[in-house]
Amino acid sequence: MDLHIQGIGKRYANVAALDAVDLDIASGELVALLGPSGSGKTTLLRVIAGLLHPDRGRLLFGSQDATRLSLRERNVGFVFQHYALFKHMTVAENIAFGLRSRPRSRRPDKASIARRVQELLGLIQLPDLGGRYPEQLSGGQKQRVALARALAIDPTVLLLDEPFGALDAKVRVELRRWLRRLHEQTGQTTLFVTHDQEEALELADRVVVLKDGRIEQVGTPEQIYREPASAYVFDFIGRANALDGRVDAGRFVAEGQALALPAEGLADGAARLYVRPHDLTLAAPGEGLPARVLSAHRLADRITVELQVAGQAKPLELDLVATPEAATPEAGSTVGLRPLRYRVYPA
Ligand SMILES: Nc1ncnc2c1ncn2[C@@H]1O[C@H](COP(=O)(O)OP(=O)(O)OP(=O)(O)O)[C@@H](O)[C@H]1O
Repeated sequence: MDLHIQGIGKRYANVAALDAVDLDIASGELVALLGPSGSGKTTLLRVIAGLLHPDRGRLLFGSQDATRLSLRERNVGFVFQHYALFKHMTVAENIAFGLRSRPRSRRPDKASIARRVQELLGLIQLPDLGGRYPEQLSGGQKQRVALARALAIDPTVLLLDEPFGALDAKVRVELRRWLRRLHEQTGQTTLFVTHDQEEALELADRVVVLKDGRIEQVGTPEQIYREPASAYVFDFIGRANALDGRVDAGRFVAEGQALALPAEGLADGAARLYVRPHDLTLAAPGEGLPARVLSAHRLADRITVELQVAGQAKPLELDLVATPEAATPEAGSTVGLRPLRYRVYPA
């Protein structure tokens, strides 16, 4: 089912947790809501779930105005970071809960519920664990059961609030790949909250970047990573170097430096160039932007070089692939820098 979020606003005292948010989600999409703490991700998810009423705007599920519908009427599936499964119920009973607690007129018969539970246990790859209790499961297994439980009711939309946030890094990576495959199988419209950019970029069809209750950018992971719409998005999405300078007649120049790069479409004035450490390369001696090597560290398969450019407030980082023959630049030496891929934003 399509979801349309139109002009949604929610204030707490003097904080705009959401400020006129517009977003259309197509049926079957897996969308990540990405942003730092306090950017409004959870508030937006709770508004969609019906756990929280917005001050302004409306919400459409397909063509139906859902703004005033209750949680139950919306038929959404919800999984939280710390989703408490019912401890006194088995896995199978937990999964069946949403169907069993329906009013008699809409409740499937016992055999149908049992079939659905078995089908979901298969889907979450725990076909034999229906008889276990939650305390007999690992953290990752519990979250999979929570997901099956949310899916049991055939929700209009599945809402996941940092579902893997409490798990350790390795399990997290496994589970998000698993969730991606599961989504490909079910085609379930899904909204996923995370503050982890890697998780968002790896998992989602589209990523929504939030800042202070507003949408900063919506795009495919590729667009968000390659064409961040603002310095904020660039910075949030990965490691970033910033270089102060100015735009002059369609070129970015670092003041008083040997750097002049195309920056089309930008008005003249103070600007900042952003470049990722692996997109910064060493130029031939005497070429590029001169920088002094502060330090160099080998870490697994890369060498990270810390560099100071004269007149810049902050040092830059450059990543080299640590092949056996790669020379580590010496601290104190001067090198030339050349950004390969970069973005320029008004300062
Ligand atoms: N019940 C509340 N009362 C007052 N302020 C609130 C309440 N809930 C949220 N806020 C504020 O609204 C803003 C958005 O909060 P929200 O929880 O949506 O952010 P978030 O992006 O989900 O953050 P996190 O990643 O930390 O969960 C924050 O400034 C927060 O302090």
